[in-house]
Amino acid sequence: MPRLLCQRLAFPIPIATSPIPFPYFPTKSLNFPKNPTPYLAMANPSAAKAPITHVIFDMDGLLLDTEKFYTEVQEIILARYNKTFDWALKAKMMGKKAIEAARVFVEDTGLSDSLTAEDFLVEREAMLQKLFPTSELMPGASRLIRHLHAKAIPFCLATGSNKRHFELKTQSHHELFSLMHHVVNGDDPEVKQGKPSPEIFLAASKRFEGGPVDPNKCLVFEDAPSGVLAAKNAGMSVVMVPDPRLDSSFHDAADQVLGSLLDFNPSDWGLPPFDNPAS
Ligand SMILES: O=P(O)(O)OC[C@H](O)CO
Ligand SMILES: [Mg+2]
Repeated sequence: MPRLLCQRLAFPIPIATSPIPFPYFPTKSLNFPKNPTPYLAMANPSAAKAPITHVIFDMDGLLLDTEKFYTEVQEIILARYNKTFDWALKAKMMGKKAIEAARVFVEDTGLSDSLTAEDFLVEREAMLQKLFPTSELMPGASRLIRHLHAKAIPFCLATGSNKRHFELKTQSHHELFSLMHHVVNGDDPEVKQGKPSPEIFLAASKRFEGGPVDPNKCLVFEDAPSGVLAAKNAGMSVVMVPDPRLDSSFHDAADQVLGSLLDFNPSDWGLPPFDNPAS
């Protein structure tokens, strides 16, 4: 398996050459449904990787530095119950639709007798609404989006965030996010189940011009384990840009792992190179 030396992480990162066996179930419990519906990949897993023609971006933690807001608010709520928040719980919640993440939160913290998932969402909402408008871009996000736009590579957004939260988080970045061909939110009617279900990425692939796009030709960018699994379950390739505090065992399912979008080399995926790679 070729190994890409990744500058920032300063250790070799394998690029998966052989497809992950499908249906793919995580090696670690990611709070998968009790009797998981096998998410059979839509693409033939043995097919040679087609060149990438379309890109699908995740948003929270990948394009916007917003996961820290969820952590901050959840720590405040847990402190009321003399409990602490940790990255094992964070790994299970991130990327999910709000109500699905809330269920994980109250169950895993043992609070379900004193706090319902719905009440948890109400409690955190006011605090999040103050924080979301201050959302900043992750390093490399603007450069990559503008590069793909300049080279006429179709790209879109598929985020677990609902439409209201999306608007709050992007209100200072309208011009950049307006470059997206389309946006699929976590509360989209076509998205019945959140990541790691492939639904949101399959819905996103359908809404491109001439869609649905062959999943083999789609490259997903994600930060969360659930998002990486969702991309693989959709039969797509996925570049993971994880928070350094996330346990590295959650990197296994990704086709490539980077320390930052600044480390992404479009040529690795047959996409047009940056005009000025050092920028
Ligand atoms: O943009 P996503 O899919 O990472 O959504 C994030 C969730 O709403 C919070 O983890
Ligand atoms: Mg994310």
